[in-house]
Amino acid sequence: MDAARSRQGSLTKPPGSLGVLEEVSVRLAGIAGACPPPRPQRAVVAVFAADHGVVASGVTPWPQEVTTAMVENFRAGGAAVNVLAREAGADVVVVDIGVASDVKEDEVVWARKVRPGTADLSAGPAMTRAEAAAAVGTGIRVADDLVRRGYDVLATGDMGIGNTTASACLIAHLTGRPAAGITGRGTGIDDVMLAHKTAVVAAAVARVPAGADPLDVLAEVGGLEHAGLAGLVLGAAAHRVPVVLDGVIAGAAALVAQALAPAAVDHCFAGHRSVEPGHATALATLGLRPLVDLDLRLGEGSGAVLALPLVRSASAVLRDMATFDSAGIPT
Ligand SMILES: O=C(O)c1ccc[n+]([C@@H]2O[C@H](COP(=O)([O-])O)[C@@H](O)[C@H]2O)c1
Ligand SMILES: Cc1cc2nc[nH]c2cc1C
Repeated sequence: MDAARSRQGSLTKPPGSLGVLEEVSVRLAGIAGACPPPRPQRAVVAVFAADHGVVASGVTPWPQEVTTAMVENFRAGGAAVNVLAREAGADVVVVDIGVASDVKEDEVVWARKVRPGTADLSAGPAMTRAEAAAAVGTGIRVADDLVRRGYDVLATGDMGIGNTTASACLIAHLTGRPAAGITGRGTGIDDVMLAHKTAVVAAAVARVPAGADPLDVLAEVGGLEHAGLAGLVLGAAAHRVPVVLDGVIAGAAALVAQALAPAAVDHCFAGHRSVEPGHATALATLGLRPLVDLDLRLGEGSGAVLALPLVRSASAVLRDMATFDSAGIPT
């Protein structure tokens, strides 16, 4: 990172004039342990899909079946993340880590179900500690598989009706903030449903002792996609491969990864800032600055994929710009 900072200072531009792109390039050098770092060229967005028992308690206007239907939309290439990934030159892989229905496996959709959806976190633990640990392990192995296939930058994605409720629980617990400032409208809910959702989050978080082990927090109030995404971050970090995080679900998962292994977050970039209020709080605790801020609240990995060209550009600047010396420009 020192070498990258020093190289940035020698490039043909006023020092610091490329702003956050310079910071991104320095962090890429740190992740790779090399200056200049390898280009983050072969990108994939890993969309972790799972269902949530808490949907039964009335926290989202959408039926659970939409999770499965969207997995089929991802497979067919018709979802927003497919379109945006094509624009960014990224592949899409969908990981069924906990969809409630049976999902067919092919080269796009990977069958990695830990259990068919969580239990209702408003009534008791969402899953067992063993299931949470298994889902984190699944995410680590997905990162291993993707890196082995030659991907050198991973973007996170998610699909799961109800998952903004579990995200709010994880963020409220892991940042110590009250549910009211963290819980948001998810896919779009009215004030009455938001008040109920906030009460569900507050009551669930209150069951979990402060300072609880991160796997116990995941088991009590998390989702299978959160566990898988936390594992993806850990696995990518172990391979020194950068991860571009999507919105509030990824932010919640990254907090779990941070609680398990703080240095893992050094390998992450915040692709964007979601409208969901807990996301800004999560990013502050992660110490990550979002690269784009476009009022997105879709998930799927849309905001992460949109940020990929910025991460690649930061890398290209550090590698390819002329220096004052090489260009013969007086300083
Ligand atoms: O990524 C985000 O910040 C985000 C914000 C709001 C909604 N979502 C997506 O919407 C779904 C969850 O919304 P909800 O209202 O059912 O909890 C899930 O599939 C997420 O991918 C995602
Ligand atoms: C249609 C739809 C698409 C989504 N993509 C991510 N979350 C979603 C939620 C809904 C409802």
